Amino acid sequence: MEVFVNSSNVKYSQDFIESNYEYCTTSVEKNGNKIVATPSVERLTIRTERNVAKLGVMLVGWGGNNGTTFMAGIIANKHGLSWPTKNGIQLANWFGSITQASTVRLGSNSEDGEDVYVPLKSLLPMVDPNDIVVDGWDISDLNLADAMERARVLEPALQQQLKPYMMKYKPRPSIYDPIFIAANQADRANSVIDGTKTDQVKRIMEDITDFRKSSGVDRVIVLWTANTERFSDVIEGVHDTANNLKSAIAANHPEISPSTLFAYAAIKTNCIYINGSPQNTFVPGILDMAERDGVFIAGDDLKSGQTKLKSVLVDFLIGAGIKPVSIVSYNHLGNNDGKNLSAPEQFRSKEISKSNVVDDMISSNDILYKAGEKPDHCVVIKYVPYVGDSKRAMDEYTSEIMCGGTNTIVVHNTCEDSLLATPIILDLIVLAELCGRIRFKRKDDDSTTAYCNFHPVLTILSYLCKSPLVPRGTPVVNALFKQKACIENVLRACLGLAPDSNMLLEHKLPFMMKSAAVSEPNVKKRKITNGIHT
Ligand SMILES: NC(=O)c1ccc[n+]([C@@H]2O[C@H](COP(=O)([O-])OP(=O)(O)OC[C@H]3O[C@@H](n4cnc5c(N)ncnc54)[C@H](O)[C@@H]3O)[C@@H](O)[C@H]2O)c1
Ligand SMILES: O=P([O-])([O-])O[C@@H]1[C@@H](O)[C@H](O)[C@@H](O)[C@H](O)[C@@H]1O
Repeated sequence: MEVFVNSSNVKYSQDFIESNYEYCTTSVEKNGNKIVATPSVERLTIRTERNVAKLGVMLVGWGGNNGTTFMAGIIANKHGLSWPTKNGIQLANWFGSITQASTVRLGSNSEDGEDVYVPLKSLLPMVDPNDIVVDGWDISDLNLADAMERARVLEPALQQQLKPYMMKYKPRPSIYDPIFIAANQADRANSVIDGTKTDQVKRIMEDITDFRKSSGVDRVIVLWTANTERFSDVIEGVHDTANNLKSAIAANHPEISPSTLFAYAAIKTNCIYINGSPQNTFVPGILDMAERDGVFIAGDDLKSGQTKLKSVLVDFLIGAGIKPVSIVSYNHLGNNDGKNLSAPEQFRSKEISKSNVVDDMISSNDILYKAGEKPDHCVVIKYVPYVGDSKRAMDEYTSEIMCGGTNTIVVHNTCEDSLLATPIILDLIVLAELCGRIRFKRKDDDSTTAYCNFHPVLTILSYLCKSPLVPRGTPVVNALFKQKACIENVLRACLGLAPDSNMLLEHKLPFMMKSAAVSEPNVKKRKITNGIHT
C-alpha cells in the first residue's frame, strides 16, 4: 500500500516524488518582559528517490542477543514462521517497530470526517525487511544458531525452526581490545583480528568490500550492537580532527577504541554507521570525517524500554506543570550485556546515556525549575544471571504538585530486552536508508548544486536513541513524541503535506463542520460574548 497525494504541489515521476513545501518557523526575541515572535516561511522543494536500494546490513556484535534476535526476526518474518506457545500459535511479526507496526493519521474521511490512519511505511517507499541482506562481525566464533541458543531470548519452538537457517551464518572475526570492554568478556574473544590498528581497519574495509561484492547490495549500513565500551579519553592531537585520527591510527595509538575504528572504516567505505551503544564512538575526528565525506552517522544507544518510558513520563509531567524532583531507575538483567555492564567503566557509559534523557524537558520549563536546577536522578543496573534477557525495570518518579503536595509514580516493567531492542535496530536501518534518498533545495534555487542531503549527523533518528547525536552547536531533543512527530512530519513534507496540527477545526467551527454535525440551524449565527451565548 502506498499513499498518493492529490495536489499541484506534488509531482510523481518514474524515479522521484517531488514536493513543494512551505517550512514554517517562528523566531523569538526576548527584551526584558517583552517577547516578540516573528513567523517565517522557507519555501522548499523536496525530492525523494522512489527506487529503494538493495540494502546490506553489517552488524558489529552479530553473535549477541540483539544480533542473533535481529537475524532471527528477519528470517522468521521472511518465511512467515509460526510456532506453538502456551497461549496458542504465535506468528512472526515486527511489533515494536514504527516502520513495520505503527500507523499515522493521514487526514479525515471525505464522507464522514472520521480520522484515517495509514501504516507509516505507506507514506514513502521504504526497504522491505525481507529484502535486507545481513552480515557482520563478532569476537565470538559461534555460528548464529549456537549464538541464538546461548542468548536465551527466543522460544525453543521457534529456535528449532530457525536453526537450519541460522547455522549457515558465522560472524567474521572482529577487533578486540580488552581495555575497552569488561574483563569478563575475555572468554568470549576467540575470533579476533590480530595486528596493528591499521591492519584491523584494513581488514574491516576488506570485509565490507567483500560483502558488497558477494551480496550485490547497492548500499551498506554498519550498525554497532556489540558490547558497551568505556568512554574513550578524547585527546587533542589524537581524536580531535580527521587528520589527527588518521595519524593516530597509523601510530597504533592505544586510546582509539574498536568502535571508533569501525566507524572510521565504515566512513572510508561510504557506509552509513550507526552506534547502538552508549560509548563516545563519535569522537570529533569521526564527526569531521562524516561531515567532510558526506557520510551519514547516527546514535547513540538504542532507546528501547526504561529510558523510552522515561522520555514520555517526564515529558507528560513537565508538560502538565508538574515538577519531577526525584527519578530513580533501577533494573537488573542476566544477559551478557548485563554482565559487561557489571563492570564500573562500562556501566558509566550506560549511566550517562540513561541519565541525560531528561535534560531538554527540564530546561524547557523555567516556571518549575530555576536555572541549573535538576531533579535527583539515579540509575542502577545490576547483573543477575538467572533472569537472562528478561530485564526487570523498576522506576519511581516523585513530583511536586500544587501547594506542597507530592505525587509518586512507581512502574515495574519486565520484558526480553532484546525483543524491545531488535525492532529499534530495524527502524534505524530502514529510516537511515530512506534518508539517503531524500534531498532538499530552496524552491527558487535552480543552480546545479541546489539539492542537498540531510546533514551527515542524522538527528531525525533521535526517536530511536537514548543519547541522540546532533551536529555540533544544535539542540538535543529527547522528548519522545516530539521526536516521533519529527519523523512523521518530515515524511509528510516529502509528500507536500503540512504537519498534523491536531487542531481539528473542522470539528470545532460550525462553518467548517459537516452539516449533519451542526444540529441547530441558528448555531452558525449565535455569538459568544465573554463566554455567554447571546
Ligand atoms: N534492550 C537492549 O538489549 C539494548 C538496549 C539499548 C542498548 N543496547 C546495547 O546494545 C549492545 C548489544 O546488546 P546485547 O544485549 O546484544 O549484548 P550481547 O552481549 O548479547 O551482544 C554483544 C555481542 O558483541 C560481541 N562483541 C563484543 N565486542 C565486540 C567487538 N569489538 N566486535 C564485535 N563483536 C563484539 C560479543 O561477543 C557479543 O556477542 C550493548 O552495547 C547494549 O548496551 C541493548
Ligand atoms: O533502553 P533502556 O531499557 O532504558 O536501557 C536498557 C537498560 O535498562 C539495560 O540495563 C541495558 O542492559 C540495556 O542495554 C538497555 O540500555
